[in-house]
Amino acid sequence: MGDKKRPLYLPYAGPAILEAPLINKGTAFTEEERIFFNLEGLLPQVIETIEEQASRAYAQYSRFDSDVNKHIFLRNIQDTNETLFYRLVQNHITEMMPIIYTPTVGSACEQFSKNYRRNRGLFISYPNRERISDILNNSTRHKVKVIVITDGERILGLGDQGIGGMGIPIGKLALYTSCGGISPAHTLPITLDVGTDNQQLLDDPMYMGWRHPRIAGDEYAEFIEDFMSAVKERWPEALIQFEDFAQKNAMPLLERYKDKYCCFNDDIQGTAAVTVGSLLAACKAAGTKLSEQRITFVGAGSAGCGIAEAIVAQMESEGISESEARSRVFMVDRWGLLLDSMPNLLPFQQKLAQHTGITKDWNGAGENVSLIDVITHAKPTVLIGVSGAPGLFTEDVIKTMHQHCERPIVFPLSNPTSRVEATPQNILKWTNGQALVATGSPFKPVVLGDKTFEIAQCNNSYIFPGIGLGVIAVKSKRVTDAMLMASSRALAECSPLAQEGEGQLLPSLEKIHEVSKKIAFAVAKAAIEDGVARPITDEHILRSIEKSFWQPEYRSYKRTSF
Ligand SMILES: O=C([O-])CC(=O)C(=O)O
Ligand SMILES: [Mg+2]
Repeated sequence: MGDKKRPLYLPYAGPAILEAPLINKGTAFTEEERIFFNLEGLLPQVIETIEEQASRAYAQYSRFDSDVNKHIFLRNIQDTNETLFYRLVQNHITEMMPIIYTPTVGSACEQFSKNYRRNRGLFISYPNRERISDILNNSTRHKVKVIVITDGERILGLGDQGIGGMGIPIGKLALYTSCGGISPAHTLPITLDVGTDNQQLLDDPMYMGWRHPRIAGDEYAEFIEDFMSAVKERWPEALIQFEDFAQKNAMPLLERYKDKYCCFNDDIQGTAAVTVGSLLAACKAAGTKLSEQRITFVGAGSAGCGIAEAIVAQMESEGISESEARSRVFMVDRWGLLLDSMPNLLPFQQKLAQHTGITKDWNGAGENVSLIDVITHAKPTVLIGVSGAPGLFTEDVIKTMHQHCERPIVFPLSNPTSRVEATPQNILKWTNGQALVATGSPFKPVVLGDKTFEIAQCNNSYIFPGIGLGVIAVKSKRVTDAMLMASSRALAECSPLAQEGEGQLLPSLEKIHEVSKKIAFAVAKAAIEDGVARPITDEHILRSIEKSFWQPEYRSYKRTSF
């Protein structure tokens, strides 16, 4: 706390201060500061508060019609005055989150080269692989605590976006700050430019990345290895979040690095944690347990299988055996239900495949067991979509599910909005308002007759800011499964529906600071119990969380003596 009140000593003066987004205050520089730092005449006469600046910026923002233009406008404020950017977002979090993050960030990635304005974060290109350490040293951030990296190969459900993927690390880190209180000075977005296989980008004269097909195999693995060890050397305590890697790389990279570095994969583990948290809340509200549900997934990639494994672990912790837990989970991908007789299953899919024998009474289901066969015969109570394929939850699928289950839980989680498996409006219409729906992208409330249904956003954004805050609070050396499970339970405890029996499944974004701090506390405690952080008292953890929680307020500046 005291830290924020202390002045910051700056070693330089003049216009350079107005060009440094972490330091710039624009018209909020005081008269004394303007004199000391040679800023007189560089700004209009008026001296404004951050609130006055924020209201002007909001009025300007409101004049843009399209979401992408709003995004560009906000990114420009972020690149010129970060404190103002975060104050503005804090004042309008519910309105602006879909603009700086999903779904608009998806369009921002697709149009990245077209809309490019100025530098942010680091691009590490394969042709520069000999100089990774130098590149890290070129960063404008010196005390980095959280890094989000992507190689842009699977951006949301939009596929390979090459370096356009940079929008994602920038957006995720904006949420680390606005939802999890991590100072922007401690965050660094990184894009590994290993080429692109997106022909449209390769053919686009505007494309700003390395114009080359993606490198793969050993070359790719060595490049990532060099990057990881260079980061470790430069910022040994930094948390590294893997984001939007293609399925073929996501799980192998996680397996390779999770016990070696402080890192996690947000799409696999963050999405799993928020989904388990949301399911726990839904079960508690319904007076049931997760281990009593039968769950069908559409999409058996690394994200789907990651959620499924987290569900199995939670079910076991409720007292059922592993095999009983696995028998309750049905993974469906484009070839149908995963069965253990299928050739070519990926290692992480094998453990989640059902015994082929179970379908013998599923009249005529045969080899390729379709989603509707699974719904008809396995009678799931929970349906989760992580397919990236819009429209897979058809009217037939949802209505058949509803025949066997009075209050189906349906989570179409694919992002952005254009990839959703079914809209909340349709799911609620097809179930006469009986389904409990949560989506990956934000949706407006659904009105059906005289009832209004709020739609929870089951997005990893509820989880990763709190994980980062918890990791930083106790300087955790790893992100363990127990820490992730603790984050799910802490989130479920914040559910208004679970707590009060009514209201939203997930807390509103207005409460996100409180939620992130609760998650951070649970994560920090689990880190200590797992032996990956030094033991400190609960009181000390709470103090550490408060102390590291950054607020968008200007600090006073003094000059260092020369
Ligand atoms: O970014 C989001 O909204 C959630 C996410 O990680 C993804 O869809 O890849
Ligand atoms: Mg992602």
